[in-house]
Amino acid sequence: MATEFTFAQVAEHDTKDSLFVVIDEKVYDISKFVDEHPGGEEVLLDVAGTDGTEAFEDVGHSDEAREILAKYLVGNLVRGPNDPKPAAPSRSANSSSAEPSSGGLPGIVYAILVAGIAAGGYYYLQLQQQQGSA
Ligand code: HEM
Repeated sequence: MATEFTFAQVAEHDTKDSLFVVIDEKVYDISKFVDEHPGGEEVLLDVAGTDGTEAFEDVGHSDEAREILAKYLVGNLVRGPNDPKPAAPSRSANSSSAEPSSGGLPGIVYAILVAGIAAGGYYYLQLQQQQGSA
């Protein structure tokens, strides 16, 4: 079984000597990579012990960068109820996630809306008829 880390555990590794970062819900120990990073050590220290998904994706890292990253995988992140929400899924993660078909609304909300509009329309017609016959 893969090792699991909580955010609190990841946050303990926020120094150059022990530098963990979360990317796409996975935990990486990039301590040995800090000095080699073409983008410099400063940006890595900025995200040390935190979720660096957005920072990593914003740069548009190459596939090679992702391969390097894979070498430093140490486990999966487990989020507690009080932990921050995951960052927006990266392009590597969202390729298979289907959008809901009803324009972003969950099906049940959509169904209730449609039923409500239909009932309202029906009620309105009844009212018109009553007024017409009075
Ligand atoms: C966490 C693991 C990371 C790995 C393994 C990694 C790896 C790499 C690699 C291999 C490059 C060379 C260009 C490329 O192949 O895309 C690169 C460039 C760069 N990285 Fe990262 N990176 C990481 C995190 C970050 C983070 C969190 C930032 C934050 C902003 C960042 C900022 C940059 C920048 C600005 C460059 C461009 C440097 C230049 O071309 O002058 N990197 N990175």
